[in-house]
Amino acid sequence: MTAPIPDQASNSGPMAALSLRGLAKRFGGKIAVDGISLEVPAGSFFGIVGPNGAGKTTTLSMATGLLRPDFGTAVVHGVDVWQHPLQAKRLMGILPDGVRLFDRLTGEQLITYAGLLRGMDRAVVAARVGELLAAMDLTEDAGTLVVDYSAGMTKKIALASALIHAPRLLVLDEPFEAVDPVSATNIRSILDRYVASGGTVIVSSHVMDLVQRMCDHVAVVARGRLLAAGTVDQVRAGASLEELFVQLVGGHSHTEGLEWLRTF
Ligand SMILES: Nc1ncnc2c1ncn2[C@@H]1O[C@H](COP(=O)(O)OP(=O)(O)OP(=O)(O)O)[C@@H](O)[C@H]1O
Repeated sequence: MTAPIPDQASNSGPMAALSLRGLAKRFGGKIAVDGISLEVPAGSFFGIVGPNGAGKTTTLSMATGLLRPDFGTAVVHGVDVWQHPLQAKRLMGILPDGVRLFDRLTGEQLITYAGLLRGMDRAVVAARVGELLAAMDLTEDAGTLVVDYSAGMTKKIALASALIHAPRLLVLDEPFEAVDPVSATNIRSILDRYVASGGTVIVSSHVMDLVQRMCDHVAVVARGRLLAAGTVDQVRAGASLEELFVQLVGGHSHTEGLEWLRTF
């Protein structure tokens, strides 16, 4: 059953899973996000790339209801995130950057908690928890406290917690960071199947090659602004995404100096 949509955004495309309009955020004197507008088509695998400090996490936090924007709107499948946060959050699964989890729970308890928090039926939660633990290759560690997990295991358990309620939109900040290649391949195939069945994935990443192979759409962000967005092929226009990225963002070389580093 689909929840009634309380607020159809008049200016977002009918197929937009996420529509950002003029999002802006300042921290003291620092403008972190400087008016970002972006359409993420439903059913797309959308990469957001940009250098360190570009404003990716700040943008995604505002888009998912974690950080209130100074200006602008974020609309998820027609629901305004800041006017109707509960309805909007029901549609989303979020893997935030620097996840702070209830790490005194075991992995199994944490995913279960995420499902129950979403108001899901206990039996459905139990069935999905087992499947998610297996998919993330964490069955053997199901009873270990999350505080004792490695960085990659923590990332995977957080991702499982974001998937349990089968959201329409997944927003994943650096989902592959610290994750081993076998687990990354598993996660990728889960996400590919999810997109093939109509879900939308937004990932932020620094790994251009991964984004080029995995995503069908991409946005390049730098200094709080959107520099390019579209299908990966449109944006890279025959070059590699990495070349295009360096060209757009500016490939500064600061390797002069540091002579002392060769004096050991
Ligand atoms: N809570 C905060 N207080 C002050 N400044 C902040 C805060 N959060 C982010 N910033 C600043 O805003 C800018 C954008 O940060 P953000 O974390 O959004 O970048 P990012 O693109 O996600 O970077 P990275 O790829 O390194 O994770 C940076 O200059 C950062 O220092």
